[in-house]
Amino acid sequence: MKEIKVLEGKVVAPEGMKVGIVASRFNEIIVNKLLGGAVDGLVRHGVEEENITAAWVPGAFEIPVAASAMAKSGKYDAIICVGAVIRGDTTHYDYVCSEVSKGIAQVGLAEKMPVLFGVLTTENIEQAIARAGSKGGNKGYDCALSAIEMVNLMRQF
Ligand SMILES: Nc1c(NC[C@H](O)[C@H](O)[C@H](O)CO)[nH]c(=O)[nH]c1=O
Ligand SMILES: CC(=O)[C@@H](O)COP(=O)(O)O
Repeated sequence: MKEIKVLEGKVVAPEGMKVGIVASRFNEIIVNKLLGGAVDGLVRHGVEEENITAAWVPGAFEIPVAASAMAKSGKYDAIICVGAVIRGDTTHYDYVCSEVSKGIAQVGLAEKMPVLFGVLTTENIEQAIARAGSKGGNKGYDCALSAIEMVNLMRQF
């Protein structure tokens, strides 16, 4: 059988890789852990600390507009979005989650660059804690590695 060409991105940051992070302040105790995980993942895999810029927004609903502005600036190779949306007593959760996920995806498509979805959408605080640096891992760290992989992959197209 003929050998096919396979493209994939290595999880080693290219020289000078610049990353923007948008973090939402709602549930800050959780999001701080996600932000720390993202920075840790980036630095451990070769991104220089001076090449990482974080921006805080009030809540997850504001992430897409900030991610869009960061992406349009042309200053970054990838954008990582971190937040924590935890269900309350009303349907507000559903609307926030829906618009945040769609909004973040649209930024990546519009700007043709990696925009990572690191927003926790959980039923309760326990689920969020588990995914912000305890038994469920750290979604911010995971997004950091995916950002590096995607930057390397997209440079091959
Ligand atoms: N309930 C949560 C929110 N709600 C706030 C919205 O994200 C937004 O800031 C507000 O509606 C004003 O536009 N945000 C979170 O990040 N997490 C939540 O659990
Ligand atoms: C995700 C939310 O917006 C939610 O935490 C708001 O809480 P509630 O639905 O009780 O107003």
